[in-house]
Amino acid sequence: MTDTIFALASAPGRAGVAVMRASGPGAGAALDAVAGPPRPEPRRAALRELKRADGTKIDLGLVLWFPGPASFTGEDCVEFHVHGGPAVVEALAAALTAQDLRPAEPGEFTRRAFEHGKLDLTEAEGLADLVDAETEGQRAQALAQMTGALKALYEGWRERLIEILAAIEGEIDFPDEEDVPKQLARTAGPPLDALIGELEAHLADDRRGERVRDGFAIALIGAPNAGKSSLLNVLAKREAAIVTEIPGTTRDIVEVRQVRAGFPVMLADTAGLREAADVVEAEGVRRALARAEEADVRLALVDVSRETPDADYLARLRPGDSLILNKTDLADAPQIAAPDGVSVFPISAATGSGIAALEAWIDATVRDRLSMRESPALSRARHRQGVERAVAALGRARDQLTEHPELAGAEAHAALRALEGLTGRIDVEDVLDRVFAQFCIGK
Ligand SMILES: Nc1nc2c(ncn2[C@@H]2O[C@H](COP(=O)(O)OP(=O)(O)OP(=O)(O)O)[C@@H](O)[C@H]2O)c(=O)[nH]1
Ligand SMILES: [K+]
Ligand SMILES: [Mg+2]
Repeated sequence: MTDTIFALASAPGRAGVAVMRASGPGAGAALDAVAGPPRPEPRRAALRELKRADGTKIDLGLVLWFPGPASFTGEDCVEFHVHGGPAVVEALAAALTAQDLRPAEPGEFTRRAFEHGKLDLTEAEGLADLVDAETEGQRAQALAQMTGALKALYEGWRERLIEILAAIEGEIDFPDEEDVPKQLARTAGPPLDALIGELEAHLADDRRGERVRDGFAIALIGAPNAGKSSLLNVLAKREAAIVTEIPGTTRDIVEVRQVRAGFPVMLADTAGLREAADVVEAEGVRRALARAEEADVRLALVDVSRETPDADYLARLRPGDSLILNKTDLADAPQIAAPDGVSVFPISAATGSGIAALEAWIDATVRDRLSMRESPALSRARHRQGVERAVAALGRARDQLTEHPELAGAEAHAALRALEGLTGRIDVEDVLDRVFAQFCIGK
């Protein structure tokens, strides 16, 4: 028989109210034992004295009864809303343990909901992301995913693939007079091409959804003393990095996490780029270049009182990056023909001149790159891998379609399995373990 589990659903510590939740076949009996009969109407709050088995009082609180299957987990569920002090919560937990309930594992409530078909795997992930959401953009993306946006997309693909498979297998099993290759090229070819196109478009989204979850990466790069750390501090509005007049001050990467335009952003200050004087600096330069390479946007700084950016330097920049002409309080900014798509900002990190325009550009860039589109974004590496596997198999199916329809059928089946793994339709135990282990306890 399934265990009955309980956990604190609200955050631990002192609070006005704490919510303890229980789920499983023994939830109703535990409610009766702690709150006394009669059991309240389903889904209606009732004020009760909560007591231990020996009759001593724990607290006065609200109780709710959610009989399965119309509950979050699909099982019988109970909620106790008690005064939010640690001693109350502990006494209630002890009383539930005495009723043979056990503490829940992280994500166990949601896992039970998944196992009872209340939500698919992408919706469960959306729920975890919603609980973790710290910015407006994360909240909106998580809510869309929790309410089935990705599920609808993946399920729609799955249904179309099943039709394609039926066409292929029908042709293999019951070839009619007309020759099989011609028939298949007509029936399965175009929908297969269309499906491949949509999966590819979903993958080619510039990792938008993953960035909304994990943060948009901006790297500050430039020669020693260009003013990278000074600019980082201005953007961070605090002394996050050490600033001195000695070239080569910054060696490690200094990261600052911020919210911009409702999205998480990771600003990285890096070591000045030059022929390194020692192994420590050399490692700093190596890290700076690696970070610049993997960042979503690079801000390249130049000290206009000392240098004019050369072609070699500008060649590091990609469309969408920016070139920042710093220390305009000391010298006039030179006229520069920036590469295509690279914005130029004359600033002074010392006086603050030009900073507002630069910040407006950063915010607009983040908003442009991460805002929600009509079609939902894949939000995790797990989704990317699944869609990549599916699209690769579909490509092979397309290649074999007319010459070897049996092989095409096998590849289409492999693609189907990949899509079904995304929504958790076919359960892969270790995938489920990994997904639900990321949840907090009580969810
Ligand atoms: N006048 C003036 N000085 C600046 C400006 N920005 C930075 N500085 C000065 O330039 C020197 C170097 O600044 P940093 O911010 O440490 O430069 P950095 O690029 O981080 O240098 P490294 O970490 O050594 O690569 C410091 O003395 C700053 O005070 C500016 O806009 N105007
Ligand atoms: K410096
Ligand atoms: Mg520095």
